[in-house]
Amino acid sequence: ATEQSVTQAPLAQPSTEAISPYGLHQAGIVTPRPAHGLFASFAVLVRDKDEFEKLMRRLGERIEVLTKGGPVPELDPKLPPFDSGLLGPVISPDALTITLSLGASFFDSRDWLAAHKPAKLQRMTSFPNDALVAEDCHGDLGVQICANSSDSVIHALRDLIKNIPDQMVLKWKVEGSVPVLPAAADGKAENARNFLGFRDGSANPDPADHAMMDRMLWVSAPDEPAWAKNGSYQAVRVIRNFVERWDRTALGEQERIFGRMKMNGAPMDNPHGSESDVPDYAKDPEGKVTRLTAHIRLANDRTAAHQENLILRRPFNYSLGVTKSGQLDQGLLFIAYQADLEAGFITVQNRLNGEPLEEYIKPVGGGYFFALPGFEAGSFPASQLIASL
Ligand SMILES: C=CC1=C(C)c2cc3[nH]c(cc4nc(cc5[nH]c(cc1n2)c(C)c5CCC(=O)O)C(CCC(=O)O)=C4C)c(C)c3C=C
Ligand SMILES: [Fe+2]
Repeated sequence: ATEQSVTQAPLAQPSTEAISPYGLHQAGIVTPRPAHGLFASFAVLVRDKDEFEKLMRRLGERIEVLTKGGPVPELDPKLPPFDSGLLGPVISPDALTITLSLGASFFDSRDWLAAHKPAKLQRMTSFPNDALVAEDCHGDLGVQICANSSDSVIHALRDLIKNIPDQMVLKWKVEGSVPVLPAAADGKAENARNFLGFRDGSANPDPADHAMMDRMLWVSAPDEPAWAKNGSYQAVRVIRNFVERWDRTALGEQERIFGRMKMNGAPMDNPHGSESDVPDYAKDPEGKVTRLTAHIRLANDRTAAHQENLILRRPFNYSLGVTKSGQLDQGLLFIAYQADLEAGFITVQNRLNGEPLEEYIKPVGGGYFFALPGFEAGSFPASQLIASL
């Protein structure tokens, strides 16, 4: 056999798939979740309406350039290069999306903005099982970046930091990934697994159901400022998983904790079914098959009342280093979108407080943000808010 040289090794080609950043809603919320995702939180320097507009125009411009892709401009070698070069001379779009959101602090610390804050936007407070690390929480501006490769995600983050250094200061960030699985034999997409080994996303509301999205995802309530229409509340939680402890827990107990079978993701009342099956809790009022404290039953008991609390989850698995006590530092970068933060994430999390899963998870960071409405070509993000000032 002839020896293969390194140059002959197959190269991963960044994909040419481009997702338009324009529209009624921002990309990166209902657009399919690609393999890589990052959430970065920034403090911003914005002292008046003009500075706010300047920041948003610059962000919009970079989002347009990065999501479209194309050749990188060449500059005089005596100057720092225009681009980091991470993706080579030509940027491939790679299904990149960049989703901008504003935190409560952005409004609260500026008296000219305070009256324009979305009605339900608030600073995240600690839940009973939380051990929030102050440096990894909150922020003025949230930037969710998703793409097919981690190189494209990091390239986009580095581009924003390089091009807008005077108005944005990075506070914290978490990077994650999820395997993207091919559709199964029956054509149904299978959901990827989280770091506890369970399929995650099975019961997510269907983004193709526009009536459902208008009800549970996009802001349009009469008590919300007019500019916020078509935006969405974003709950971000960095949730550590105690994976060593989990891996020593009996399979049956793991399944009872979630209320689903580990291998196929099916609800426990139909163990040989599929992850898309709907559990019938009415037949099991005492929780003999699916515990009353099972994660999925607490989160959504499938009664009409709980349909008021639906959220759209878009999580990524994250893996950092090793903790001081020698454990893997892994977990879930949980990101959820909803039309009403209180009816959505906060209500569901309050129902989950005290659940048996808590023995294996520890929320350590995150924050609440408001994902801006979409923008069109020729306009820029937050233009609706800026016009109303
Ligand atoms: C407050 C909201 C939620 C947090 C925080 C949360 C954390 C969390 N979840 C898993 C794993 C799974 N969650 C699953 C379902 C599920 N989770 C929530 C909400 C939160 N989860 C909801 C609303 C649902 C859907 C319930 C339903 O409608 O039936 C599942 C089952 C598969 C699925 O539907 O996705 C798993 C598995 C982890 C590991 C975790 C924190 C680390
Ligand atoms: Fe969950």
